Amino acid sequence: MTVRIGMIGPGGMGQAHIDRIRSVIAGGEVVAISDIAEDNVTTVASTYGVKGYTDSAELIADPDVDAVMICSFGPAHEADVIACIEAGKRVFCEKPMTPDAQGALNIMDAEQRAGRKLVTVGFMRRFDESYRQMKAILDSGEVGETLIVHNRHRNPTVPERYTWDMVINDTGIHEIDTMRWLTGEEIVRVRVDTPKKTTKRFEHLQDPLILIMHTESGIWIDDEIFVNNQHSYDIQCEAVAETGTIRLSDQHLIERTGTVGRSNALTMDHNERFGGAFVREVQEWITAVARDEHTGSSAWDGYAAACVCDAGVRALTEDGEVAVEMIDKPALYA
Ligand SMILES: NC(=O)C1=CN([C@@H]2O[C@H](COP(=O)(O)OP(=O)(O)OC[C@H]3O[C@@H](n4cnc5c(N)ncnc54)[C@H](O)[C@@H]3O)[C@@H](O)[C@H]2O)C=CC1
Ligand SMILES: O=C1[C@@H](O)[C@H](O)[C@@H](O)[C@H](O)[C@H]1O
Repeated sequence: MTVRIGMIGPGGMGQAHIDRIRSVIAGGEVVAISDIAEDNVTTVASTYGVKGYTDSAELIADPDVDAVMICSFGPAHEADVIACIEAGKRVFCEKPMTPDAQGALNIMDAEQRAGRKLVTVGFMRRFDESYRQMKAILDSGEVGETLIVHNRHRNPTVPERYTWDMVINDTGIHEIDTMRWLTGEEIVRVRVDTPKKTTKRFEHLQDPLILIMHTESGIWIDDEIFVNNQHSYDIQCEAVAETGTIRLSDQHLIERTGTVGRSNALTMDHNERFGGAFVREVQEWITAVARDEHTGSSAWDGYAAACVCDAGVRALTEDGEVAVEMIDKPALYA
């Protein structure tokens, strides 16, 4: 069976997913797109030869659409995810599922009414080979308990429409989810430290910032988030355990040595750095949809990350630590 996919919000991320589905992923076909930007509907629909809608409700209701991918802005996700659940269609939603916890609670309520998990959240780092190797060693117990994890999340630049809270709920959310997955623990309290700001970009951003997180058992996690570093997409992670330290290696494939020294290319964006992970996550989702099964991060994972984001956004405007508030896990997600 070929899964017929409707894509909502085919901008940068959405079109990269369409290209993957058309070139290297098996079992799926994008048959329709919708976007609030009419010019984008015209361009993307004609580029890929698919149906185009300006209203996502029409795309979700289209009988030729078996499942939906949502790649619009974070704040627009909630309404469309709930509409997919109510239509009984499986939905892959790019991160953040919702930028705040209330929106995520509304999605979980809709899923519980439907009585089954239909939502997969695009936390793609869980599919990255280097993070997976790191997790396998930590899980094996051979280096003892994890004590500290250091993260660095650096982007060359972000656009002006990137709002002040997105440093936490659009960028830092990657480490928030990855740390929950890597440690197998919830994050219970956070703090934000604010270094000197870069002059190279927008006044409305606290850039860089350091998000400090504590897990249930006391693992201490730091995350330097610097979204206008002017040079590269630079993702680093180092876990310090009782008898060993594991670090993602640099992400270049080769090093070149010559008369000017030793050098390597830098990755410049998420598609370059996490291309393999994106392919694995979307392939796994399409394969599961064809079997009418759920796979990947659930709405609970989207909710748990949003709760940490809410605390992080508060910590950005207040001094001191903020406790993460979460409901007990509903039975559907046990
Ligand atoms: N996993 C990752 O590393 C990445 C994930 N993302 C996520 O993907 C999503 C999209 O990001 P980008 O592609 O970078 O943004 P973008 O701005 O390139 O594309 C977003 C598209 O959604 C459309 N849109 C906005 N609101 C809409 C609505 N209510 N209904 C239909 N269309 C709507 C816009 O017109 C635009 O075409 C975001 O949730 C973002 O956080 C983005 C980049 C990397
Ligand atoms: O998800 C992503 C973007 O939405 C976000 O804005 C960037 O900061 C991240 O590096 C990228 O991976």
